Amino acid sequence: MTALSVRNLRKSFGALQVTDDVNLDVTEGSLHALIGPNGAGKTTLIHQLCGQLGPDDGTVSFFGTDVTDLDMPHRARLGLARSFQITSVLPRFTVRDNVALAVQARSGSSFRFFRPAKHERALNDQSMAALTDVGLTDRANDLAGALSHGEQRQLEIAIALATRPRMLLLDEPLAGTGPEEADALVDLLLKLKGQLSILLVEHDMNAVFALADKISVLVYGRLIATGPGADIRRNREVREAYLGEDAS
Ligand SMILES: Nc1ncnc2c1ncn2[C@@H]1O[C@H](COP(=O)(O)OP(=O)(O)OP(=O)(O)O)[C@@H](O)[C@H]1O
Repeated sequence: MTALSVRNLRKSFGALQVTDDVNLDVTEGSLHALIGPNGAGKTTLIHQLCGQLGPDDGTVSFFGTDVTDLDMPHRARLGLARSFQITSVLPRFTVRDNVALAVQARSGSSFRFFRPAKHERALNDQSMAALTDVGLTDRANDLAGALSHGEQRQLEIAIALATRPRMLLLDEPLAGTGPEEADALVDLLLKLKGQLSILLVEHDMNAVFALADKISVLVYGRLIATGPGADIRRNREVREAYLGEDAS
């Protein structure tokens, strides 16, 4: 089944066509990478997929439901979760409470009723399950602000997982991480792969080619190729526009 289906999507900022007739299908359970040069429009496309930004034209369907006119909270409730390019954790909250807030948001309770997560067994169990998924259980009681950059990216993924999504939209999860942190995040994504559908925007080509079932290449808002990694490496237009002739 197709998890996410994008048809003839268009978006302009003034005279700049940032999304130019994009068609994209992400197969359920696959990890689909979206790559392209800086300013190609990858983040703008993610914003339109998660509902943060409306397209000028075209449609977005999620597991067969047309979600084009739904806002971000509504899409999140359907199971479409995103993590952010810029770190979005609350540094003065514990790691566990950062996840607990996401669990509470999903269950519909408000901040007014928020109490420390350790007092809420169900909340605690769900939060710890998400932290176990990303390998952060031993940091649960630490302040999120005390985590390394890579651990904060893991926490962001835990926050997204806590909403029990059917699909994750990940915008540059490896940005700013060191080699060991990047390896840990790649291992995490390998573990998640197959459990849910993932659309990954990433500049780290080693990670992209190691992880992706399919890769789509966006250049000046236009998708110039979609296919398995081996096909993308061989694609002449992709090599000229992005990967460079020395890609091997
Ligand atoms: N709100 C906005 N108003 C005007 N122009 C914008 C807006 N958001 C993005 N842009 C422009 O749209 C283009 C695409 O930006 P976008 O951030 O989507 O690219 P990207 O492929 O994600 O880049 P990067 O890889 O550097 O993160 C850029 O030229 C950017 O300056």
